[in-house]
Amino acid sequence: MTYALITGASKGIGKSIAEELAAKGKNLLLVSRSEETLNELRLSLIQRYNVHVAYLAIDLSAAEAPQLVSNWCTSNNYSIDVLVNNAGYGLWGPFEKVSLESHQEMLQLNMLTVVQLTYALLPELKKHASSYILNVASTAAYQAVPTLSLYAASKSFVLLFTRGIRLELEGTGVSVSCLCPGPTSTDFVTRAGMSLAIQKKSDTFSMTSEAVARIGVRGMYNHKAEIIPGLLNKIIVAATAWLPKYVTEKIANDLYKK
Ligand SMILES: NC(=O)C1=CN([C@@H]2O[C@H](COP(=O)(O)OP(=O)(O)OC[C@H]3O[C@@H](n4cnc5c(N)ncnc54)[C@H](OP(=O)(O)O)[C@@H]3O)[C@@H](O)[C@H]2O)C=CC1
Ligand SMILES: CC(=O)[C@H](N)C(=O)O
Repeated sequence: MTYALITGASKGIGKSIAEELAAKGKNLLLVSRSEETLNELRLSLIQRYNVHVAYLAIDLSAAEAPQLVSNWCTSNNYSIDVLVNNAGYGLWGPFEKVSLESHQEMLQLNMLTVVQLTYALLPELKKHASSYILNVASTAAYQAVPTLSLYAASKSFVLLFTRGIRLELEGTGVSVSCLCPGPTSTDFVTRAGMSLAIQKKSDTFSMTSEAVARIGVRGMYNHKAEIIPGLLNKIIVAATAWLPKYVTEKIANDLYKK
């Protein structure tokens, strides 16, 4: 019996990925902070899809958390052939107006937890003929986003890290993909502290988390390097490749400024 481990599985894109995989008969290991929400989701998934589901409630922004997750998997003999590094968030506002401690906590989750969990679970993933890593970045990975400067930088890190280990792991049976959603209707904007005006703007272009998850899971199993859900998001990412950086950054600045 093999499992997919999903971080940030209690809501949003991670929950939708859990639903998508459970619907395909995949057993799941759900990881996030909210124990009650995770247990409710566990019971619902078992009842609806007749899959095995376990959860671990843990704050993944703690430096020791990835190793604790790995220890949990080992002590329960969970055989893992899918790892979804999804948990993450943004902090909206001018760089200097957010505390350094808050910046560092976000960077831990968005970047270091992805690295540490991947490092800890890679030996397990390599035991299987076919296994998958799906790292969740963002369309923000492709350009600077003023007022989300560190968030966008953290997602660029995830994108390049993912593409790098994808090539390193060629031929090992471990397929590595990067999911880069654009605006998606989740708690992201609330957690980021975005103004209502920006939330309204973001909603205009938002996709549902279900659609993002469906496209993301399909791309993962199709061994895609980068998965950009939605035609508009694909066009925006393509534009960042040929428009001058100052143009796309100005657009992003106007979109996200207070
Ligand atoms: N929504 C969007 O517009 C976009 C989102 N993304 C990315 O998608 C990913 C998922 O975000 P999204 O679903 O939108 O956001 P949500 O805020 O809706 O969900 C975030 C998930 O991560 C979990 N989480 C947050 N902090 C921690 C923590 N410290 N430890 C463990 N789990 C944590 C939350 O669970 P809990 O609170 O229970 O801990 C929740 O399950 C993120 O990496 C985000 O950057 C990328 C592009 C666009
Ligand atoms: C900048 C972001 O990642 C944001 N979540 C979005 O894409 O709307």
